[in-house]
Amino acid sequence: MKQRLTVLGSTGSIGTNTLDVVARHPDRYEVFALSAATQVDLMLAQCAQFCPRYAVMASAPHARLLAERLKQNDLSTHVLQAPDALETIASHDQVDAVMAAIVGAAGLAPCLAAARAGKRLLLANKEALVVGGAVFMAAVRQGGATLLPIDSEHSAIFQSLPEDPATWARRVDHILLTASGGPFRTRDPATLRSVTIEEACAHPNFSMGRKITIDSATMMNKALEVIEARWLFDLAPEHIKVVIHPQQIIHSMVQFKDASIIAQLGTPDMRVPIACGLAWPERIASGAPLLDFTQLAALTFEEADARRFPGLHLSWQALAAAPGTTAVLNAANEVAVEAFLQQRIRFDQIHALNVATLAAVQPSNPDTLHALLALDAETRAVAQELAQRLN
Ligand SMILES: NC(=O)C1=CN([C@@H]2O[C@H](COP(=O)(O)OP(=O)(O)OC[C@H]3O[C@@H](n4cnc5c(N)ncnc54)[C@H](OP(=O)(O)O)[C@@H]3O)[C@@H](O)[C@H]2O)C=CC1
Ligand SMILES: CC(=O)[C@@H](O)[C@H](O)COP(=O)(O)O
Ligand SMILES: [Mn+2]
Repeated sequence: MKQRLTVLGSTGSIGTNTLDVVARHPDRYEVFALSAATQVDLMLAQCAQFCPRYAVMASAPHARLLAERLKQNDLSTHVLQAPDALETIASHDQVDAVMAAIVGAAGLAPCLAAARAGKRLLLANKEALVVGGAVFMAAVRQGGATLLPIDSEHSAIFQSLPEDPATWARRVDHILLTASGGPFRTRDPATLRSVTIEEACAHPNFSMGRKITIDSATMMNKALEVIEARWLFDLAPEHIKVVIHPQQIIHSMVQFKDASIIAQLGTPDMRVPIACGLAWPERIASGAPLLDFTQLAALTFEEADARRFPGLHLSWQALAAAPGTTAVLNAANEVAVEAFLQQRIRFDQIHALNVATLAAVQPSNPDTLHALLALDAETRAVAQELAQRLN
């Protein structure tokens, strides 16, 4: 029987890569629902190609426009509106698997809905786990969901770990997340205050959405990934390490107690972890080019420079602080990245704003979705105000 799929964030970088893989396997997958925020034309094209039962848009004007365009094109997809409809399509009885590819904390509620409904949950939306933490993992357990990582580093760790999680604690010493170092790996840190949006958006290996691309440039992406790994693999923070590997051929590694290391390699192409998550434990064609070892000049590694990337260590600090601190860090960073993209703060002020917001908001153990969203909203308000004062 075909797997019926909901793709949350279908018009984004992960969403379009997911549909690229799905289109290669019409015998295995059927699209049940898609969701997007603003890109009506692309959503219309996706509805024409995949004929989903539902398409969810984030706002009423975008939903109205899509409904009109679908009607003009004689397409029968029903249009619904977020936020409630996101939870509906993530937890619907007729859905088997949910690709969570919305960017930011906006994806948390539908992730929890999918988890509670026991779906196969393909998680690209790392912010949802960074915000949700223990609440998210409890929902996965209680709902009996299957949580599969899509983030390339976490997919690599997942593929490198022993099959039985009960054996991880006694066999694994630590994991090593690889990092590209972004576009500023070799730039003089003293010049980071004058970085332009264009420079920050020039990721060396991946074409991704703007938010994660800026996070890669500050290495906040790796900070979020440390927190994501803590929850996905139930690891103590001190057992999660980061190493810069500019070529991004090794996608991450597991260091075992006997000094043996298992790594996952491949061309840097998100269709690989997406295909892995979609088909696991089977393997299906992803469309990614094969790695040609004879064409690789070198695989190099270096330590992350704390002066250039001060944000990286906020992950371990937030994990050691009061529960909810990672949600504060995430909200602060979402506000800071948006403020940089709107040219309201400088690139080097992203870190300054994150630190100032962490100091200003004291979380009190948010243990429900409602409490997490309230903390997220409170932090955003504080961060917005602090951002104004930076200039
Ligand atoms: N891109 C990549 O290669 C990787 C991404 N990830 C993670 O995957 C997630 C998605 O990243 P990426 O695909 O790059 O992001 P994009 O910005 O490319 O896509 C985001 C998607 O979410 C939709 N969206 C944006 N805001 C909202 C909102 N408030 N409510 C509902 N939908 C919304 C967008 O709609 P629209 O475009 O119509 O406005 C789009 O479909 C992120 O969490 C990222 O960290 C992880 C590893 C790699
Ligand atoms: C493809 C992926 O998973 C991204 O998270 C990407 O790896 C960004 O890498 P860096 O943050 O290391 O630049
Ligand atoms: Mn990643």
